Formats: sequence, structure tokens, C-alpha cells
Amino acid sequence: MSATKGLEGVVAASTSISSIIDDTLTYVGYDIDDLAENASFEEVVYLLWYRRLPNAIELEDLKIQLAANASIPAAVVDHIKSYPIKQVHPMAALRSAISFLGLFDEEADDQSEEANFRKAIRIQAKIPTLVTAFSRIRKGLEPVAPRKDFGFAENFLYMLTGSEPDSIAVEAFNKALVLHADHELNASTFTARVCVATLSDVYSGVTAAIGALKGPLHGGANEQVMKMLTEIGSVENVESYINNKIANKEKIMGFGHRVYRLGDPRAKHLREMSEKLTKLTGESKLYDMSVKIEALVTSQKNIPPNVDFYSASVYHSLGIDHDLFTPIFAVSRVSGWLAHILEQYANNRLIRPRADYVGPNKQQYIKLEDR
Ligand SMILES: CC(=O)SCCNC(=O)CCNC(=O)[C@H](O)C(C)(C)COP(=O)(O)OP(=O)(O)OC[C@H]1O[C@@H](n2cnc3c(N)ncnc32)[C@H](O)[C@@H]1OP(=O)(O)O
Ligand SMILES: O=C([O-])CC(=O)C(=O)O
Repeated sequence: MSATKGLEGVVAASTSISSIIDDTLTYVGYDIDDLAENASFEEVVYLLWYRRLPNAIELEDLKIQLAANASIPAAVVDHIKSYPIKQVHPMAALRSAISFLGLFDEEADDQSEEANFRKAIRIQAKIPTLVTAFSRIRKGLEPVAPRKDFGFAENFLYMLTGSEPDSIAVEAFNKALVLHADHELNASTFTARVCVATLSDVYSGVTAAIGALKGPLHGGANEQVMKMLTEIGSVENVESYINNKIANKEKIMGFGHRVYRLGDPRAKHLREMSEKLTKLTGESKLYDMSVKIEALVTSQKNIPPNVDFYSASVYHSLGIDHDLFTPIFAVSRVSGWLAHILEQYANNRLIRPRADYVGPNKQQYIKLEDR
């Protein structure tokens, strides 16, 4: 038995949710380019969960359900207030808060399909409220209650700032949510599936997935990209900074992908958004720096940017705190995690691969006093 490092190329599940074939990403067979241009995030959630686009009544119903379930128990707000707020990363806070939230769900351990769909709605609806509540509490502000008349993207931005967002921000944020919603068997989705394949509950699956998304080789990369842009500081500094990284064989965050070889199809949408939004906020320097970094990394390493690279300057332009970039990824990706969790339950088998043992053999136990 020999191991495939990082399970590269291993097909570990069948799915009808999303696919990456020849560098093209589809959700249920719809090209991501089509969805990014045309779909609302709520339509995408419906598509991922029910494998078809909703009609107007079904979409309205989903929106009503999301709005109706967006509030979180007061005990969860108090729990967040008890965190060591100055030192805690928002992804760690979200991981804890979602787990704590599960304690209040009376159906947490009801494994029926109907109960699992109801939990999916509740989790999808409440995740934005958790992230924005944390963000406000650490600034010494009270959380803002979700509005029933706002769509998902609008509500998130509203709860974050307490003011009604403009239509450009809502449109951009909606597109970012659509682009991040699902991605075949990425690390966090695989984590969720492994967890629930033991027939553990939905909250455990989502909590585990948040833990996997947090890492800088996965969802955590978007925050690291912004850190890099901040460190570089100017277009003039880009060349020496990047050349130095390449010379030292250091990874450049926001570049590379396990599956895409020619490039991540989501990156061009975020690049366009970054150009537009950074111009509007008078910070086109960030876009110019990003374009220069992309030119250097692709020409010297032939490694194209992934979804995380331009999303950093997009979220920055929307006025979002840099350490909230990955929680925002979770706010969108939870739709995919939940779709995969439901798909796993529907056709379950324990996920339990083998390991190639490379340790010592035939050792003899030596008593403690003799060691
Ligand atoms: C939403 C997402 O999760 S998208 C990915 C977000 N993560 C990042 O942006 C972090 C930076 N990127 C990376 O670390 C990697 O490209 C990953 C983790 C995304 C994919 O990793 P893998 O498929 O395991 O590729 P691996 O790390 O083995 O890289 C293959 C080669 O390309 C190089 N490489 C890959 N990515 C980068 C990068 N970002 N910068 C510089 N070199 C890179 C590696 O150094 C390696 O070179 P070598 O063969 O000379 O040693
Ligand atoms: O698929 C992956 O490995 C990572 C990724 O791009 C995503 O999760 O969106």
C-alpha cells in the first residue's frame, strides 16, 4: 500500500452538486460564469440543495424562510460577549458560536431528512447574524437585528454596519457569495462529509468544516492576501517583494490550486469587481498592485490566481475588516457544505481510508523504570 500525498487525484465521492471538468466550474451543470452574471445567492442556495433553479414562488418562500430564521438566541449573543474578544480570530469565534448555537436546536439530533433540511435553513440563515454580531461586539457595539425585508447579501452588509448598503455594494457582495458557494470536494467540504458519514449531526459537520476552511492553504488565504497587499504598500514595491518571495521559495497567497491548472474561472469575476470597486473608493492602487503581482507570478512561476486573490481587494473596498474575509467565505460556503452533508446522508457509507504505515516494527515494550 502506498499513499497518494494529499489525496491528489483521488476520487473520494460521487456528487450531483458541483463539478470541475477541464478547468470549468459548474453548479448542477450551470456554468459559474452564467450564475455569477445572473443569479442571486438565494437562487444558488436553492439550486445546490434541490438541484434545480427555483420558480418565483419557491424563491420567495426560501427568502421568507431565511429572513424568518435569521435571529439568534440571546444566550448565543451573551456567549459571544464572553469570548476573549481582543485576541480571538473571527473564524475561531464562528467555529465556537456555531457549535454553541447547535445546543439550542431542538432538532439537532433528529436525523430525518425533513429535520435536516430545516436545520440547513436555520444554519444558513443564522451564520451571517453570528459573524456580524461578533464583529460589532468586539467594537463595543450592540448587534444589529436582521431585517425581514432585505435579501441575504443586503442583510449581511446591513447587520455589519447598521446602515442600509448601497446597490453597488449589494450587487458586488451577492456576486462574491455566488462565486464562493460550492466547489466540489475541497478540503472543508470533504471534512464536513467525513464528519457526517459517521452519522454525526449537521452542526458537527458544519463546525468541522469551519475548522478546515480557517487554514491559510484554504479559505484563510484571502485574509493573507490582504496582509501581503498591506505589507507591499505600493505598486513600486511589488517587484522586489514578489521576486524575494520567489527566490526564497515562499508561497504567494492567493495563487495556485490543486485542481485548476490553467486558472480558476472565478478569479476573472473578482478581478473585474476589484477594478470597479477600488476605483470607486479611490484605492485603485490595490487593484494595480494586484495586477502587477499576477503578472509577475504567472510569468515567473506559471501559477495563476485563485478565488482568494482578488476577493481580498473586493472585500476591502466594501469596507470589511480584513479578518472577516474568511468568515464571509464561510457565510457563502455553508450553502455548499449543507448540500454535501444532505447528499452524504442520502447515500451514506462511513468514510474510512487506509494509511501506509512507515513507522518502526517489532518493538519490545521496555518498563518505565528501565527507560
Ligand atoms: C479557496 C481555496 O482554498 S483556493 C487555495 C487558497 N490557498 C492559497 O492561495 C495558498 C497558496 N497556494 C498553495 O499553497 C497551493 O497552491 C495550494 C494549497 C492551493 C494547492 O497545493 P498543492 O496542490 O498541494 O500544490 P503544491 O503546494 O504541492 O505546489 C506545487 C508546486 O507549485 C508551487 N506553488 C503552488 N502554489 C504556490 C504559490 N501560491 N506560490 C508559490 N509557489 C506555489 C509549490 O511550491 C510547488 O512547487 P515545487 O513543485 O517546486 O515544490
Ligand atoms: O477546491 C479547492 O481545493 C479549494 C477551492 O478553490 C475552494 O474551496 O473554493
